[in-house]
Order: sequence, then structure tokens, then C-alpha cells
Amino acid sequence: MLSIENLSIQYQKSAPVVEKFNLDIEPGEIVSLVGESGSGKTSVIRAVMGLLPTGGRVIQGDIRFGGESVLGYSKEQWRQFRGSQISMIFQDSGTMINPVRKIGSQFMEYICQHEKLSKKEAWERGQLMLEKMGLSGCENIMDSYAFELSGGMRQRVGIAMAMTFQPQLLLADEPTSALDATTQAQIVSHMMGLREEFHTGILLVTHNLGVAAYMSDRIIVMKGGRIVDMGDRDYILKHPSNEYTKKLLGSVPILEGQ
Ligand SMILES: Nc1ncnc2c1ncn2[C@@H]1O[C@H](COP(=O)(O)OP(=O)(O)OP(=O)(O)O)[C@@H](O)[C@H]1O
Repeated sequence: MLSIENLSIQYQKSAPVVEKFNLDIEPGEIVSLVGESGSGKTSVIRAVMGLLPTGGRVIQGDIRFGGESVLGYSKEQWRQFRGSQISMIFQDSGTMINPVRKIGSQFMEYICQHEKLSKKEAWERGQLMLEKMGLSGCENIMDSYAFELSGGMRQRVGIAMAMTFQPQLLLADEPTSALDATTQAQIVSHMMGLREEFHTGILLVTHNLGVAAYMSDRIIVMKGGRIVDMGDRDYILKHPSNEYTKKLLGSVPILEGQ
């Protein structure tokens, strides 16, 4: 489904921050990127989403989705691609929700940008997606501002929006790190549910090896812009042979809750 080949990324004229990164993700597969701060994890998923910050660019390699290179996409192609085939959630979905507009009107507008539906139909679709994320009182949530919701609720709203068009791949950048342990567990379980329900693949960036262990089929360890280790979660967590992976495991509390 997603194939990243020999990807290198640079900001301005600095040395590359990601070098020769390779990864294939199959439909329904969950892969985590772990590694110390600054190792290039976020840059990889932002490149896949076509959302590198100003000054950032792919200097080598290719990113293919369904066999097609996305790097040459026009603005319109990116607009179509994002949301319908690939979607992203962030550390705090509140930051991508406009604080001065109610959730419902933003959700409705987002749906109408992608699909020709009446406002009423789009509103109902939005509300249904919130219900699917296990939120209660969805009518009230549609009528609320982001600041009126808890972090966990905002995160579920973010996932609901990201999943509206049932993308094949969800990119998640630290989706639980701003949440308390109980809410983290709920969000993790909802993300796992996406694979059951929609067969969604997930590429997850996390500092939390507990979350990576619980969710992932495969874990990739990055350091200084390069992959230093990768394997299925049992290999990484129980029998790592790589010294850096061992150090990383030793320095992070492993499981929080389940
Ligand atoms: N907008 C930017 N301009 C210049 N350099 C940047 C920019 N964004 C990231 N970098 C640099 O790129 C490198 C990789 O950053 P990136 O955010 O991808 O790493 P990360 O592993 O996701 O880190 P973290 O876990 O702290 O989010 C870092 O050295 C960072 O300083």
C-alpha cells in the first residue's frame, strides 16, 4: 500500500535530517516509529502527508501509494489524496480545530469539501462518526467549541474527522502523549478498533514504547535520521540485539496500564 524508498529529507541547507529511509506498509498493518527526540520520525510522516514545514523538502527517494508516486502531486491531487486515502492525527487534535468555530460547522465544511452532500447530510455524517468513536452526547459536541471539550474528547473528534472517508492509512503523530494514562488506553483501543472496522493501516510516531508494544505489528527504531533497528514487536521488546534499542528500552518506562 505505502512504499517509502530511500527517502532523504533536508531543512533549508542543513545536513539531511532523514537519510535513506525505507518502509513498506501493507493494508491493515500497524507500524510504529520510535526513537529519541529529533531522530526524524515526524519528518517522515509529514513527508508522506505532503506537509513538511516551510524549508523542508525531500531531496532523494520516492513515496508511493498504491504504486503511484505522490511526490509530484499537484495541490488538487494532494487535496483529493488527503482525507480520502490517507489521513493524519496529531498530538492534540485541538490545535487543528479552529478555536472560534463550533465543531459541527467545521466538521460539516470538511465533509462538504470532499463529497457532494447537502449541509444536513454532512452534519449527520459528522455526528455519526463521533458516535462511532464512542462519544456520547454527540449533538452537544457538534454544538461545542474545542476548548469546551477534554483532551481525550478532542482527540476522538480528530480521529472521527480523520476517519470520515475511511482512508486506507492513518498517520498518527504522538496521538496519546498529551493524555492521561486512562484516556491514552481508550484512544489506543479506538485506534485498534479502526483496523477491525475499516481495515485501516496505521503509521504511528510515539515516544511511548508501551503504546508501540500494544498496538504495533512492527516497530522501527530511528536515530539521527536513520533506521537503526526494525522488527516485529517481540523482537524489539523482548529480544533486541541492537545496542541502541536496548538502551532505548532501558530508558523508558515500558507499560502504562494495559
Ligand atoms: N521546520 C524545521 N526547520 C528546520 N529544522 C527542522 C524543522 N522541523 C524539524 N527540524 C529538524 O529535523 C530534525 C528531525 O526532527 P523531527 O521533528 O522529524 O524528529 P522527531 O524524531 O519527530 O522528534 P520529536 O520526537 O522531538 O518530535 C531535528 O533535528 C529538527 O531540529
